[in-house]
Amino acid sequence: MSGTSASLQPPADAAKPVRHPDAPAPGELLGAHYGQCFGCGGEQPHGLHLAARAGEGVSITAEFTVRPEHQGAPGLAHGGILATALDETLGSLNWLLRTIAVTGRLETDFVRPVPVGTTLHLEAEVTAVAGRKIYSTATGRVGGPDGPVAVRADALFIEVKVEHFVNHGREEEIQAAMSDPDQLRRARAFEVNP
Ligand SMILES: CCCCCCCCCC(=O)SCCNC(=O)CCNC(=O)[C@H](O)C(C)(C)COP(=O)(O)OP(=O)(O)OC[C@H]1O[C@@H](n2cnc3c(N)ncnc32)[C@H](O)[C@@H]1OP(=O)(O)O
Repeated sequence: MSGTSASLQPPADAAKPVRHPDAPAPGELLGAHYGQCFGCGGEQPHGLHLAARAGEGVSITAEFTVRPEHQGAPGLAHGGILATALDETLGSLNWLLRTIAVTGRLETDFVRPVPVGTTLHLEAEVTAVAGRKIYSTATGRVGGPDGPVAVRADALFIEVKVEHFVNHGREEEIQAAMSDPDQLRRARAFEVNP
């Protein structure tokens, strides 16, 4: 069972998550939040190239196909790669809240091995929000969206200001991102969150 630590249990006064009125429509592909992102970016040759799609409410579906560069044991996905796929899917939920947030805690269960060539079918939802804390859960299935669960995770994301990235990121990547109009447009979409 994942998510057993006390910090992953929402407090009694936590609110239900509210889908932002400008969130992408159910079924819409979200696209990468950053081209160099190891989870979703198209400019990372060894990245996961995870493709996430908005679901109903505050939920997401995503797919990721394990490639040879993602191995841990021979012919099997590395556990850290699978955790990355879960983290990325859970992080994509914040598009639907229009909130900038980073992973504070991620508890993962590895239920069955995932061979190279397998497509992992992921689904995630936000379960509760309490102040800056966003509680969410995800599963990854093999053999199809209704196949057996191979991995699952519970997470706590913490809302941050956009300055979090500007203040902590390496200067050259921050400058490149700030001179990219498409990247700025994506960041500003979040800044209008009331
Ligand atoms: C543009 C969109 C970009 C989206 C990118 C998505 C990529 C995929 C997701 C990721 O992988 S993000 C990268 C991995 N995560 C990080 O790098 C985060 C590193 N950690 C931090 O920067 C800070 O620790 C953090 C911002 C999470 C919190 O620091 P703060 O100083 O802002 O908050 P604070 O420590 O005051 O904690 C606020 C609340 O959260 C709680 N909290 C913080 N970290 C926690 C933790 N790890 N576990 C449990 N609770 C935690 C903390 O107890 C507190 O609870 P209370 O309000 O009830 O007192």
